[in-house]
Amino acid sequence: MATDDIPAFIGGREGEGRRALITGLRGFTGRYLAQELTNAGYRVIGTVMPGEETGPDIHPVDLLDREAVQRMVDEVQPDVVAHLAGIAFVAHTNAELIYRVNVVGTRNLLEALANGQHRPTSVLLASSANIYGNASVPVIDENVPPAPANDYAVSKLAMEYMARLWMDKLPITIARPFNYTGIGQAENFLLPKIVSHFRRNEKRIELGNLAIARDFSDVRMVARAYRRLLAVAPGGEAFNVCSGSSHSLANLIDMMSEIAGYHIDVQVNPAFVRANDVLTLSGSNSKLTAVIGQLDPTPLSETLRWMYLA
Ligand SMILES: Nc1nc2c(ncn2[C@@H]2O[C@H](COP(=O)(O)OP(=O)(O)O[C@H]3O[C@H](CO)[C@@H](O)[C@H](O)[C@@H]3O)[C@@H](O)[C@H]2O)c(=O)[nH]1
Repeated sequence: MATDDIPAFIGGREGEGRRALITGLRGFTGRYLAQELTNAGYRVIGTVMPGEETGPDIHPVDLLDREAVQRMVDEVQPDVVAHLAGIAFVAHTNAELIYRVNVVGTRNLLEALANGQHRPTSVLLASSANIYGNASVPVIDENVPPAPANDYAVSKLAMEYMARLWMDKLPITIARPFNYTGIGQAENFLLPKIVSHFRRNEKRIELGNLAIARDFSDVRMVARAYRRLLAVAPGGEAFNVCSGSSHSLANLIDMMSEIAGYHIDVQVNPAFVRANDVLTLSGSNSKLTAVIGQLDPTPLSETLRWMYLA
């Protein structure tokens, strides 16, 4: 996109006077997106799981409780919705819960929104690049056929297909984020685990499959992308959300060694090796940037330094 074509909302206050609902407000991404949307002028209203700490504009609601979801939606009457609540850890061991939360939970939300008096102008669903599985092309764009290789990926693809049934009633955008990281991500994910080992000055780390590569973004870039998608995405489309550059695990360890100033001994612990792993995920963000403008991805080494020094 040429510079003079940059969408007007960039740096703007497009959320002024509008209500944004974030499901999973206190999750890793939810906290960053809340900040991003607040900065753009939205009044941010969020859901948390019952039992979590509440506050003004925070609704404790289990997305599996259909009636509670309807009550929440009727009360909030959101102008835009970012649905982030769900199971995000690919190696989660409870397959039944993965499907219930990611598919049925999403369905409950869409049904409530479609039933509501006030129709949102945009509903963003967080799917996953994991749906592409072990694709045979080096760089994955949105035309690559999905080939999910594990329950998590199947649940996200099922969510996408289910969402299509609601697209005549709601302006739904599917985001397919590739990997991303930042301060606050749980340590069962690869990068926070590596960073925390270096922060603790440990000389040895046990990992699972070492032959992997991922396209990592900074969570703040992902929040920016989601905000812009909420403002301009046409509805009915899926977008990869990624930086466009991929790193092998060896490369990630080298980067962290350089930041921390020492080498770490990497050993394989079979307990961390996944049976149905996706080995390489490297994405094209051309479709995304054509719609929302350039994202100026933060170099991964800067994101890692930010996490290391936190
Ligand atoms: N977590 C973890 N992963 C390891 C380890 N050792 C090797 N890996 C490998 O490192 C890769 C990245 O693992 P995660 O950080 O757990 O992320 P993911 O499985 O790629 O899933 C993330 O990205 C998806 C989008 O591509 C997201 O949809 C998902 O929610 C999550 O954020 C996987 O291939 C995993 O097998 C380890 O000790 N821990």
